[in-house]
Amino acid sequence: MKKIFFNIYFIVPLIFGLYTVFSFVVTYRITGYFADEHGSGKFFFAAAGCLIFLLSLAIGYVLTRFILKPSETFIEKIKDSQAVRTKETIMDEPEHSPDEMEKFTRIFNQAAHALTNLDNETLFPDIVAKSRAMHQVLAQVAKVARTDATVLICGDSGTGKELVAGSIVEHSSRKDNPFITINCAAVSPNLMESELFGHERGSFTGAVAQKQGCFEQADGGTLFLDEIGDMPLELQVKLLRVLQEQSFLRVGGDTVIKVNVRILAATNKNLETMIRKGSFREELFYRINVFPIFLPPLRERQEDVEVLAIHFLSCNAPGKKFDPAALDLLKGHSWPGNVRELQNIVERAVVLADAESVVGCEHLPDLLKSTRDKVQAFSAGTALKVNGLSLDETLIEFEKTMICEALKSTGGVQVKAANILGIKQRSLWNRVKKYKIDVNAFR
Ligand SMILES: Nc1ncnc2c1ncn2[C@@H]1O[C@H](COP(=O)(O)OP(=O)(O)OP(=O)(O)O)[C@@H](O)[C@H]1O
Repeated sequence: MKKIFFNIYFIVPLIFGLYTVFSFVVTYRITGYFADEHGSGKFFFAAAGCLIFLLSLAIGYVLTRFILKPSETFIEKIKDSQAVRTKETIMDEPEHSPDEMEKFTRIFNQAAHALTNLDNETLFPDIVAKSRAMHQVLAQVAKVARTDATVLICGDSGTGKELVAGSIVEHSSRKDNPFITINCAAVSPNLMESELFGHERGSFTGAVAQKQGCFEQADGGTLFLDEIGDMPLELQVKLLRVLQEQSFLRVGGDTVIKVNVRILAATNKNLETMIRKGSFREELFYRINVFPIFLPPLRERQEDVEVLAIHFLSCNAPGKKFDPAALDLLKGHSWPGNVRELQNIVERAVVLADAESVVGCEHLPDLLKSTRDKVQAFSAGTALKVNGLSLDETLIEFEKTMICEALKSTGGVQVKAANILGIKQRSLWNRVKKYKIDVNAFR
């Protein structure tokens, strides 16, 4: 930058001077006609010209400095404050090694991450999260909550879909209006239509009085269609029409009812696969998939395990602590039942720890320990030799242990055990039968 100014200070007076010389020569030629024959007049003009030339250089320099100095000072100041980094200043600076740059980027990212975490903790006090993946989810939640957009929340069972739906409502303009939830998997298909749209008295056997459906109850507020993947096909068509028109008829009714309802939906199914198989309507999918949010399974966000475990422990038994070894055990598990499984295990541990102030490994299910032992055995390269079993036999043993532990932790309740294991109830039932596991033994 200094070089640029130096050049200007030099060039401008020079041009100024040359211009004066040029004027002098012209004047000399003109005035030459008036000089006497000895040329004394010429000499006088030449001497005056040199003087004028020197004077012009000086004046040019002073004027240029006078005009440009404030700009130079201003630019120098900015340069010093590092607010502007010109190409030249970058080159003047000592070069940063790639290590330093990497360190700087890492610290900057960590600071940004910490600030986002703080924001999210304030905005979503009920949602415990440390992983980047979950904080990205929360950023999406914060954005979409303020709108009236339809949201489709996808993720495995127990990942927190219902919790997220509640948070969306909490941060929406409809938070003081009704928030109605219907679990499409829990309502029998023949009752589903009446549950959603209501019915008139006498419209079917058992309809002893007129009844409002979820849509009417949620008018002005939000309707959460949980497990939408379990909605019967014929109702999907009706639902699509209602979502498009925001109006419907009660079962057995002939009056069109208009409502203003925001829709949130959730599923643990892959709706795109269901569309391909013909069990989910493509048009309905596009109608509800306006703003999709995907909740990653807990095994893909292991950083969350510890904070969640501590959170559930402090909710259930304030003042109790985890033994570090117990926390390690929790962190080493793959959590097929996601956050719900972790919550159940911590609740169970609290009961077992009773009056003890520390929750230790002995209060955690054997399932976690066997997972750890198996993983250790595998990493030591000894798994295939364990008890002389082959890989297939080891996997079967492992599967049996997991099922038994899940049944043990749920007191033999298969629906809950299937949830913990992250498999369908029917699938658990088939495996229980295949391995001849006595479910009653866990009751
Ligand atoms: N990030 C979290 N912080 C605190 N609690 C959580 C979190 N995620 C899930 N939970 C808790 O885990 C349990 C299961 O969550 P939720 O019911 O929202 O899961 P889901 O995905 O809707 O499950 P499903 O598909 O089986 O209905 C709830 O008790 C919920 O409060």
